Amino acid sequence: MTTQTVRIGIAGINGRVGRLLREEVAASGAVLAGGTTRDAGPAAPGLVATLAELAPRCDVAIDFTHATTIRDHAAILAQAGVAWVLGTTGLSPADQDAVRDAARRIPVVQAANYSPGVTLVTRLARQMAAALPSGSYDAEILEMHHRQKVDAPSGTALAIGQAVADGRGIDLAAHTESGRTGHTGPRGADAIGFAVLRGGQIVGEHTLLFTSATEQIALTHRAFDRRVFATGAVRAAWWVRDRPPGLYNMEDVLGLA
Ligand SMILES: NC(=O)C1=CN([C@@H]2O[C@H](COP(=O)(O)OP(=O)(O)OC[C@H]3O[C@@H](n4cnc5c(N)ncnc54)[C@H](OP(=O)(O)O)[C@@H]3O)[C@@H](O)[C@H]2O)C=CC1
Ligand SMILES: O=C(O)C1=N[C@H](C(=O)O)C[C@H](O)C1
Repeated sequence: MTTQTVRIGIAGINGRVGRLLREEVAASGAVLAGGTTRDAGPAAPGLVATLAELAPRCDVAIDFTHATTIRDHAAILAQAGVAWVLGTTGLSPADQDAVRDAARRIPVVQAANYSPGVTLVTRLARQMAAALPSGSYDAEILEMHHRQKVDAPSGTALAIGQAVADGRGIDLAAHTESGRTGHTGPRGADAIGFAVLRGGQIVGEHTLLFTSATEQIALTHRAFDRRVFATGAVRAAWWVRDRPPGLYNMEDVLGLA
């Protein structure tokens, strides 16, 4: 049965993305069920300290917090039967297992980047990698973000790297070259390289380069405004509210899968 509205809770409501989510949830016509902040006090109606307190009021929780919350949030939302739109990056393999476990019981949309542009770039990356053989074209990913970002490489850079690995039918972890310094030796023939820059208030920039001996192809995405992530996540929340349990991504939400 399709419901007419959706009650959305925001984990990390006072964060950089959380503050925009608050506006975008209201603008979408959804009910803002409240949000989590560790600073919640009596002067902040609707705000609570933990997702366990917020979940009973929600149909969907949008979560842009910190990787340390993942396993708790997975357990809480699976137990409460609340759908999860997960934007947090920097997950460990064990965190990712917890997300997969939760997705057996609730619908989960997980995307390292909720912008339509990056969703397309990631799709193109897979197709280009399949068409451009690694013996001839070296794949390297450059990402730039604001000085406050705590994880590296960005979730988006890793997702683009995964798409390149998928396109070439190789394992990403076994072919990653990241943080080169000193006497590195030559680049691995099938390597997927990552370079990371941090500074100022860069919202998020990603470039995938395929470089051969005779030419270079560059695929660049620049986010000018964080709101692009918030509108994408709210779109995902409306999309996921009546889905069966499963792990979905932004290609599913945009109908590209
Ligand atoms: N998928 C996507 O499209 C995007 C993903 N991101 C990712 O989203 C996450 C948040 O980014 P951003 O909004 O810039 O970060 P901020 O640091 O601005 O906000 C994160 C919020 O999460 C809360 N938080 C932090 N640590 C904890 C914790 N241990 N327990 C509970 N709450 C916590 C904080 O709330 P308080 O201090 O109020 O408790 C904080 O306000 C990052 O992982 C980032 O990489 C960012 C942009 C786009
Ligand atoms: O922390 C950020 O700001 C961003 N994080 C996401 C990531 O790690 O890819 C998405 C976006 O680039 C902004």
